[in-house]
Amino acid sequence: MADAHSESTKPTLSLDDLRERIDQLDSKLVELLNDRAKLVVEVGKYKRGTGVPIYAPHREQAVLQKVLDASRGPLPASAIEAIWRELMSGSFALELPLRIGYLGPAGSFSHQAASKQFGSSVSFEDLRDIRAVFNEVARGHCNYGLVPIENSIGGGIVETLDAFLDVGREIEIYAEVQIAIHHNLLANCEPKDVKRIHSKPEVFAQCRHWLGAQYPGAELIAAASSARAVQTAKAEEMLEPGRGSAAIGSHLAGQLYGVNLLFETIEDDPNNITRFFVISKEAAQPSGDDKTSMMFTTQDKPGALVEVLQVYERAGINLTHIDKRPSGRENWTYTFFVDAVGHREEKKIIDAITEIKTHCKDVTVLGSYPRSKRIL
Ligand SMILES: O=C(O)C(=O)C[C@]1(C(=O)O)C=C[C@@H](O)C=C1
Repeated sequence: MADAHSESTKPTLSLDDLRERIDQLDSKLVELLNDRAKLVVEVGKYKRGTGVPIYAPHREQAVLQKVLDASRGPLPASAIEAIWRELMSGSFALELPLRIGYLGPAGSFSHQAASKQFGSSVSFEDLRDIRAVFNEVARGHCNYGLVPIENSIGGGIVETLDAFLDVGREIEIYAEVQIAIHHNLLANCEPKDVKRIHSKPEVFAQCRHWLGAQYPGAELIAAASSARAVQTAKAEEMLEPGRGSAAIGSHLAGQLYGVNLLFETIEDDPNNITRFFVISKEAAQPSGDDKTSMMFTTQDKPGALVEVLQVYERAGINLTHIDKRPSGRENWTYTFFVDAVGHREEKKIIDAITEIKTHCKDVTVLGSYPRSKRIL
């Protein structure tokens, strides 16, 4: 790919000529985009007429892969992907406006994941807790919901697993989204004046070394969410200038609440990723590279879990995630959550589930969905 920053070749056209060429291409581009949009309007009529779900993650993966394969640069793949995600977000507005629920307040990492996945042409609803995201999707108030399931450093998200235990039978996992989590120090005072830092305790733990080196004497104050912490830091500095209030949160929270970015990517491990599920009342179609999530409660006998795991082993099914929670029915009985590679319409998954049922008190398939290939 040509190096866009290479100085060795001088531009062949004047600046005015270059801009005129850009204007001409923009006119063609907007015409092409609207030609695409006219086809999307037809897809919308088809979908509304037949009840086919509006959001099609398997198709989005295929569209993204095609355009990335077709691109010869110099535009980076990340820019192509961001443009097409926003294009497909525009398609929702043409087909059927979508409402997406997430764990608020606005500026949370769930909000960031929802914005990256669904773009800016959908409406978002910030909800007070993870259970509310499940409830709003189950009662049809939100078309889709975004819930965190696992962080690469902190592990499984207990509230989400427990919500699946309670209402997992009414909800389908529809897509998987991974986002890189970067922490930032935000404040409306000078860096040297920071004395109090608000955030979630888990966030402080993820930035421990950086905080120890940069702000060993600062008071660390626990907040319910990092977005709430940014709101508090802003309010404190407004009420009492010079108090030195800061927060650790997302870029988005800083922009939304008008708090300046002092330092970015302050986490100790830059490879910090959170996996989210998009939940829905509809089932997702196979994409050719899918995962199936299920939960099961084993029988109360020695080796019950081993028997289940051996079913996957014999079938050659790869498990990418396993977690457990107390079943909520009887003390010391557990419900296990697994993500298996394959779609529930594939024969080997159907056969494995049939056999697993003979070893368990109950088995619930929580959904099959395209395996997320990119970290947003
Ligand atoms: O192909 C579809 O099903 C569409 O609705 C079109 C489209 C797109 O713009 O390409 C838009 C939204 C879907 O999630 C997937 C693709």
